[in-house]
Amino acid sequence: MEKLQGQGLAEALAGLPHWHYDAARGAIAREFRFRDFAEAFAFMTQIALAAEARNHHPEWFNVYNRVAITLTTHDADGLTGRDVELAHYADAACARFAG
Ligand SMILES: C[C@H](O)[C@H](O)[C@H]1CNC2=NC(N)=NC(=O)C2=N1
Repeated sequence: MEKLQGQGLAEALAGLPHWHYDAARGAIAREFRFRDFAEAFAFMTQIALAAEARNHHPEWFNVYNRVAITLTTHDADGLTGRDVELAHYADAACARFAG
């Protein structure tokens, strides 16, 4: 899959306002906060299943109710549509907990 660059990259990032772009890595990152650990882990379980189904996996960190996710495509050494799609999936999954 091709790396996102130029206008395509700008449009992808515009659709992900909660995510921060790391130009050095060609990665996007977002921190999610939940009511408690159980909700955070339930969210992680959903993301894990989505990642496995896509064969596209996050770099992530969890402490209690916080989950920090970084997405980049290692095979492309940068950001691709796979990262963008999984980021949108994570945003939607988080919104389901917001209630
Ligand atoms: C061998 C396996 O298909 C590859 O390593 C897949 C797995 N998951 C992946 N996840 C991410 N984020 N980037 C990849 O390039 C990638 N490649």
